[in-house]
Amino acid sequence: MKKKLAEIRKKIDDIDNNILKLIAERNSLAKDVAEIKNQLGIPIDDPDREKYIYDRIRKLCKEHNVDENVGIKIFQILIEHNKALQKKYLEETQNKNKIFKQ
Ligand SMILES: O=C(O)C(=O)C[C@]1(C(=O)O)C=C[C@@H](O)C=C1
Repeated sequence: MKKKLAEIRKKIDDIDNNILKLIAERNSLAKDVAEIKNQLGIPIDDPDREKYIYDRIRKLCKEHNVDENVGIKIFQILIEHNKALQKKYLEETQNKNKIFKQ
């Protein structure tokens, strides 16, 4: 029984590694998106895109038998974090430019 529990926990740890890698990969795209939006002069927040993502997540949750509320909560955290990273990146680059122009 204990051996079986250890095996299952190993599987969970491996899955957690993969989830973390994917979160890091998603986060790493924040700079590129922020850069493009800055050059296009469009806001970081895009409610239409967020609606599209949440609708898609709801559909995927149904397909994979995942509780919709859980799926939405996870993606709310990821999207809010992505927006925070974009804002931080733009603030930092704008501060660097200010120093550079002095
Ligand atoms: O797709 C974009 O425009 C993004 O900036 C990425 C993202 C996301 O994290 O998925 C973040 C903020 C926007 O409001 C919408 C989506």
